[in-house]
Amino acid sequence: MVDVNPGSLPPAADRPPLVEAMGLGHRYTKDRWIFRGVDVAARPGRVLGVLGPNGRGKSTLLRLLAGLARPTEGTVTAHAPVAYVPQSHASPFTYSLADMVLMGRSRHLKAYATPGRRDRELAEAALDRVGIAHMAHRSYAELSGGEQQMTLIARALAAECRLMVLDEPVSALDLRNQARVLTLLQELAADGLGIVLTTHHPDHALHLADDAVLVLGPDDVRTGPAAVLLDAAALGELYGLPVTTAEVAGPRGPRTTVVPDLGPARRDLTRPAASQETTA
Ligand SMILES: Nc1ncnc2c1ncn2[C@@H]1O[C@H](COP(=O)(O)OP(=O)(O)OP(=O)(O)O)[C@@H](O)[C@H]1O
Repeated sequence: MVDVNPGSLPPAADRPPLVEAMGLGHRYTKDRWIFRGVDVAARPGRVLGVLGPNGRGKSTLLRLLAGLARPTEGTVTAHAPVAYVPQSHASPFTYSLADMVLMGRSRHLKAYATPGRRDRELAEAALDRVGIAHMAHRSYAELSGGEQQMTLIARALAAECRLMVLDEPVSALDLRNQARVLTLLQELAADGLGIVLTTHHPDHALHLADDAVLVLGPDDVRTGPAAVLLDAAALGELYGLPVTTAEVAGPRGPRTTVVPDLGPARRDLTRPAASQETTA
C-alpha cells in the first residue's frame, strides 16, 4: 500500500514532484480569470495547504491538480497516481463501507471485471490503515460525516495513489473528528504520501502544511513554505480582516494559533476578569 518512503526521511522540498503545475490559469467564462500564472508542485511526504476566501478558486485549483479538469492555460504534469477526495459525498445507494473502499480499485480493473484477491487485500489494508475495518459492513449512507470522510480517504488509499488531493476534508466535522482526520493525513504524509488539501482553517494549515498556496486574487496567487507564507499580515490580507497570531501551550507542546478579529466579544461584564478567563 502506501509505503513509498519507508525510511521516513524528513520531507525534503527538493524531492521530485508527484504533480507540478506551470503557468496555470483558468477561467470558466471569457471575461473572468479565476487565477493565472500559478506555479506549484506537490511532493512526496509533504502537505500542501491551499487557502483563500470563498469563491476564490481553491476547488478549481485542486481539480486541475488532480487532473479532473483541463486548465485554460499552462500545464499540469502528473508523475504518479493521484486520487481525489471530494468535499462531500452523498451516495443515493446503500453500498457498504467495504464496497465503497473497494470501488477505489475500479480504475485498476478491466471493463466489466470483478475485483480479485489483490483488490480485496488492498481494500482491507486501506480499511485497517484508516482504522475503520470494524465498521466495514455498515451502510455508507448511514455513516456520520467523519466516518464518511475516513471511508473516502480509505478509498483513495485503496487506489494506490501516491498523491491524495482533498477538498476541505474537515469542513463538516466536529473537533474530535477534525483532529482524527488531520492526524491521519499527517501520518500518511510521514509514510511518504503527498497530500494537497484546501482548508478554511489557517490553524490547520499552520499545524499540518509544509507548503502553502494563498489565493488572494486572479493575479495574486502566492506559493511557498507554509512557515514563511502564513503570517498574520498575509492572512489578514487574504481574508480581509485583522488577524493576530498567538503562541499557546497545547497539551503536546507550544503551537501557533490564528486569532481573527471577530468584533467585540459578548461578555458578562459583572463578572471579575479572572473568572471570565477561566470559564471562557
Ligand atoms: N463549473 C463552473 N462554471 C462556472 N463558474 C464556476 C464553475 N465552478 C466554479 N465556478 C466559479 O469559479 C469561482 C471559483 O470557484 P471555486 O469553487 O474554485 O472556489 P473556492 O475557493 O473553492 O470556493 P469555496 O471556498 O466557497 O468552496 C467561483 O466564482 C465559482 O462560482
